[in-house]
Amino acid sequence: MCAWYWLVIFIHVTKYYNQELKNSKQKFGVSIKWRALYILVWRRVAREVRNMESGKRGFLALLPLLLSFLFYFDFSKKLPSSDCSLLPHNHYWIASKRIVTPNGTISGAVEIKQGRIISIVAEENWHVNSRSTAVVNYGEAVVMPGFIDVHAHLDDPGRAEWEGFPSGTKAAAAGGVTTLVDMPLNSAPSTVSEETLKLKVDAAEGRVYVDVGFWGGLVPENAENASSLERLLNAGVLGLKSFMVPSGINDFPMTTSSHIKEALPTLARYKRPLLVHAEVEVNLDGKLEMEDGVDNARSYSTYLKTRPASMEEAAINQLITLSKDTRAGGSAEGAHLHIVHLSDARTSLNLIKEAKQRGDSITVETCPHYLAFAAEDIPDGDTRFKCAPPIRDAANKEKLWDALLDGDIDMLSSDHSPAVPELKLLNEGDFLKAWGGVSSLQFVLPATWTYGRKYGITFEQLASWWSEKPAKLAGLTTKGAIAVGNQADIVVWEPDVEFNLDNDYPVHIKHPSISAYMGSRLAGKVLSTFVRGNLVYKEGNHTSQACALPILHR
Ligand SMILES: NC(=O)N[C@H]1NC(=O)NC1=O
Ligand SMILES: [Zn+2]
Ligand SMILES: [Zn+2]
Repeated sequence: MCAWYWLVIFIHVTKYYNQELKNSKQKFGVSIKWRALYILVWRRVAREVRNMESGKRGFLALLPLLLSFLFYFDFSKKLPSSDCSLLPHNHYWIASKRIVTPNGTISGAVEIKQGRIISIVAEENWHVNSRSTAVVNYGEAVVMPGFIDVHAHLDDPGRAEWEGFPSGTKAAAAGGVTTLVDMPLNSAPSTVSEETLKLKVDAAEGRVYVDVGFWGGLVPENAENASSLERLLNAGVLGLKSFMVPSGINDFPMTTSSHIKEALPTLARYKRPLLVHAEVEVNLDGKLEMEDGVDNARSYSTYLKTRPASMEEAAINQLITLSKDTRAGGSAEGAHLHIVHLSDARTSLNLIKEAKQRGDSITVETCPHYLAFAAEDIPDGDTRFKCAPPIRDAANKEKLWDALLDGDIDMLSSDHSPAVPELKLLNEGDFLKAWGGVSSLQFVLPATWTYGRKYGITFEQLASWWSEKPAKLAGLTTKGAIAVGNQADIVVWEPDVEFNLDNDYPVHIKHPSISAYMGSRLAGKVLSTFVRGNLVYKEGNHTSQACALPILHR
């Protein structure tokens, strides 16, 4: 009799333990409590039964078995409300008339259990017993895979006054971004070694509202030292990032194309990508002489002249010489080059297209600010728009849209690169001295939608540019699509709802005053954001605990 009880307890507790281990650590904490309670109760029952007359024992022996089955199948459905999710269920359905899946947009429901998507059902085949399983019905709102932003500078640790893991990931959640990949520079120290990656992971632990992966920095020191690069890759960075011009950060020196060439075989062995800030110094032939003296530094066109398209073109020319080796059978097969934040839609883009046609393993991203703004519209002194490479003319912007719609630009990213407002020199408005970087993390979904609507962009395209392709680049095999087996990273949003980004709007990035989007009217309001099944953001509110996770390459 006693053995019966212990066997049942053992099987179910082990099963529960395994399920919970796969889940977030907070739920694991809950399960420890439940496991302890479970064991105590059944020990007590076992003792009582042993003291009973034998006639009653038979029936009572079945009782724990029955209840254990309930535990096994049903108990996990309704966990008590936890601080990790604004929804007190870990088995539920999300229903909507517009669910964006890799097989098109359907009306139906997505079943989520223990943080994973376990089924996707079209409306006509959906027969759920809503008394036993919770249903969250979003009506006409769009249910899409959560955005994956492969290019964000969270500056934590070391410059958390610029941004930080809590503020940056709250902004991400409020904007429908469910995974960020953090850039290796602007935090202090830069993420260029196993040790500095550990500082990042420690700083992120327990402080992130969306999942965060990390790019490591490729700098001359580790480019010339294969074993230190290997240690950084072994420590779990999702890939590397390097600059071909000075980065503006002292402990993140630039790499030349020979550094990159040297690192590619190591990246090939590890099958991880190298992301490159593709601008190189070119001879500006006196173009920089100011016609009207220093006052001109308040004009965006002055800044634009300091970073002409030829800087991007020259860098990309060097890169596509190296990307030849990434082809099938090449010496760096398995490595991949990814050009970040492309601004030049003319020659640079053609060079990338040609390299792709030849079979090189190369991709390119651009950012919403290059698709939303044009250089000639930027007001004098408005350094919120300063970034590198710069925002170019309106005709270039049209070409960027064409390239995105044609698939020549693979994906989008924010390049959220904030600083403290003092460094933006908003009062002086000096474009040459101000910090270069656009703050946009919370607004990338509405910005892409607002400026893309007139080009007829579809929800499927949004999902490809912001989820599917970024997931592939970062090697996130269980993210990036609403598909069975994937983690339940989901954004729910209303495409037709417009809002003013004014001082009353709840902005979560650390310094709203430096964001180029403040003051604009945008369409596309995020209602809910789910990260691995946890409802981390709902209509202006975040969970009380930051239960998302740092992601390391496995
Ligand atoms: N250091 C840094 O974040 N630089 C970024 N800012 C920007 O505008 N372009 C960049 O590469
Ligand atoms: Zn850059
Ligand atoms: Zn950047």
